Amino acid sequence: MADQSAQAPAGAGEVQADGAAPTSNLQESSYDVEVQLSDLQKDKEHPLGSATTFQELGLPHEVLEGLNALKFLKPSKVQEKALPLMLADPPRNMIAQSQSGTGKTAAFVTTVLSRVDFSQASTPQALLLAPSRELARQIQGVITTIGQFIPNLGVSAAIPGSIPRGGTVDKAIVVGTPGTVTDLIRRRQFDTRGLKVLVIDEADNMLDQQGLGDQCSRVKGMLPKTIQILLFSATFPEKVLKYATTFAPSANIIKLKVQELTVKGISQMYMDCPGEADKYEILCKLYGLMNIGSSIIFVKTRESASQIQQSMVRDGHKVSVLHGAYEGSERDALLDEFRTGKSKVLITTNVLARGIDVSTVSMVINYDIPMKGMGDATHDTETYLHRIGRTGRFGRVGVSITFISDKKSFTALHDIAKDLQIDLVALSPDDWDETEKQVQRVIKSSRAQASFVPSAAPGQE
Ligand SMILES: Nc1ncnc2c1ncn2[C@@H]1O[C@H](COP(=O)(O)OP(=O)(O)OP(=O)(O)O)[C@@H](O)[C@H]1O
Repeated sequence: MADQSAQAPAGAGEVQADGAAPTSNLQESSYDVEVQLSDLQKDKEHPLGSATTFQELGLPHEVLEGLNALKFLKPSKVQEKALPLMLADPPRNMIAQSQSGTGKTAAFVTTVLSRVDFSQASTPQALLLAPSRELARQIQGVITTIGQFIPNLGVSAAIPGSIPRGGTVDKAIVVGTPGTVTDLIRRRQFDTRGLKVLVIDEADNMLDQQGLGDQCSRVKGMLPKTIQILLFSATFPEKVLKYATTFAPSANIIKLKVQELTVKGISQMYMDCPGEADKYEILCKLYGLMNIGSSIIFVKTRESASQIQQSMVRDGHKVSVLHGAYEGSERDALLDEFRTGKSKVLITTNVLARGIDVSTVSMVINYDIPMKGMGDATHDTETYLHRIGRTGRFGRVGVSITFISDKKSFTALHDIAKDLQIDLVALSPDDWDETEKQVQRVIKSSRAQASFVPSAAPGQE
């Protein structure tokens, strides 16, 4: 059985996508919630636990003020372990693995903010790369929030459409996607000579030769040779980790054991659907549960994402869809609506599988099980972990439900469970009362915790 133990929600909510998006729910912090979180953070073995305070880590006072404003009471384990190593002089490379939702972003953002010399505010000094525009914007938002007390703080987004031809990158910190960053450097719009730190988030995906590996190597080839390289992810398959150690030579390495990969607050369940054709009907039956918090439904292709969304809307449900076929500005608006709770059920593809931090997500549905390789030859354990990690952020609880409908999907889920050394809870499409009860037990407990919150942002509840 998957661990059903309910845990406390986090002490602070997600950070908005950028300065413009009205999405801060930082007021989520409340006395009750903090007390529960601090209980978790006292346990040094817990991924959120630590023995030190941010004050003891020797951070610049403006950065400490920023962390304090976010009500980050104590560092999580990865923050406690990685920060002193990343901030030591002379700078050394870092490869850091930590479970989804455990504060990797704040760890590297704090490092960047501590390393950059803001008296040289128009010289790019730190470059952060992410696999999607959504994640790049989110990281930009975290920098702006933690760095809010730093005079001259400036962050350029290097995502499609953000910097016009002829314009230049003139901020100390640059966050972007590898393709756009490559173009900007090649067109001499981005002078990389002053760069001191390179952060690659979701690094296993970014360095994978099947994925964005070529683009990231090309970017690295255009940067100063002495740059400090920081690689972060919740997953580092052995093969990629080996390559990562050549990409970031002599790095300090923080790695998880297999048994540590899953987040205990996420109740992992599966639904044995009679056949592929029944999945849609079962999804619609689950709709009532999806609205208790917010939910993300992952499907394999953009086409099926749009089709399922249209069918659900026709059937009277309120569901939005986001995938790579949409224009950048539409994507930004769709995600902002989801963050603020204006839309509560989002159908998407793997474009949102990694990194996206929306604290209200209490349910993730794998409508299509994640597969990889030519012709979807094999199960994709890493993508499974990242997808379900969109819920259960920083001590919150959540549910993931993976649909299986045939031998191939059954075998894939079996292999994922074996890789992760976990058992999943079976849900039955024939005993709907019991299914609802099982899911509600978890989701309602997360809602009960959230209802301690006195002043959640409008639409969050
Ligand atoms: N020390 C802290 N105290 C309280 N909340 C924190 C702390 N550090 C981070 N958080 C919050 O925890 C949430 C998850 O953090 P973050 O998005 O950095 O996770 P992550 O490890 O990068 O996850 P993923 O693997 O999904 O990318 C965020 O909403 C963040 O604001």
